[in-house]
Amino acid sequence: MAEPIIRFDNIRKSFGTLTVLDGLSFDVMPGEKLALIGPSGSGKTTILRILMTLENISGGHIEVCGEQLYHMQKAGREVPADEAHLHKMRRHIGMVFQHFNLFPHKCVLDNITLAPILTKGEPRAEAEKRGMDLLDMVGLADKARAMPSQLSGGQKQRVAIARALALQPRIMLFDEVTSALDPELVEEVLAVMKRLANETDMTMLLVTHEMGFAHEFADRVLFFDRGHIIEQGPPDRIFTNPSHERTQTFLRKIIAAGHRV
Ligand SMILES: Nc1ncnc2c1ncn2[C@@H]1O[C@H](COP(=O)(O)OP(=O)(O)OP(=O)(O)O)[C@@H](O)[C@H]1O
Repeated sequence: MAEPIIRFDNIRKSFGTLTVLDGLSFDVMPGEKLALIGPSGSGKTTILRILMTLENISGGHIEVCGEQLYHMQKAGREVPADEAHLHKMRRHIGMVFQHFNLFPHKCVLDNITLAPILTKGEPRAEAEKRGMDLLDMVGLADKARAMPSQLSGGQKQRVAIARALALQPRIMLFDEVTSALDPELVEEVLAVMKRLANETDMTMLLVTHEMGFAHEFADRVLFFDRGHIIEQGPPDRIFTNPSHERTQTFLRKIIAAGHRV
């Protein structure tokens, strides 16, 4: 039996007096495609940001790729991770955000190759070759020398996905990647993510309000409310036959608002 690639063990997270996660535990297996769904404010984004070390934790342990994320061993004792350890661990994970945050003064290909060249010391030719392969994969090979301002929102988000993939992470995190896009541009971004999900063995965690997409994309859906996993299971069961009353209410509201699940 394979070991989990991500393990949340009794994670607590507070912002001042607000406790967002209060003893959260769950595992993710290598290659799994997980959708995190739930009402606004239930802690989904916080979970991804904690994994990306953009937020610290208030308690508990997280294991990523067999190593502690926020702790390390020193002289046989467990101590908080230092910056060098966090830096090493971050390489396992890529993240795509709601806002693409491309470098406006760099062309598309330079946006993709900058991190591999600067943070991993990759030769430019190698980084550019993989950058072009990634642009091909997201359907933007003809935009390599375009500037971000010349792209649509959907194209920018596809570049952001290629940029995150350029560091060859084992885990990809997607946080509401289509919610800042005009509706007609959503599908092209979802198609790229679907392709990644189908054609790679990468572990992927998706936070989304697009239930129809979560249904198609995920192997397992986790329904959160107020920082707790209320229920989890295969998308067919969660979306068509949820067992918990809070999940039922949540999905009823989504359907009543005219969205598909
Ligand atoms: N930096 C912060 N400082 C203070 N409170 C925060 C911070 N980040 C998040 N929170 C609070 O933590 C709670 C959980 O937020 P989070 O963004 O993780 O929820 P979410 O489930 O992703 O919501 P949404 O679906 O609206 O994105 C919310 O009450 C939010 O206001």
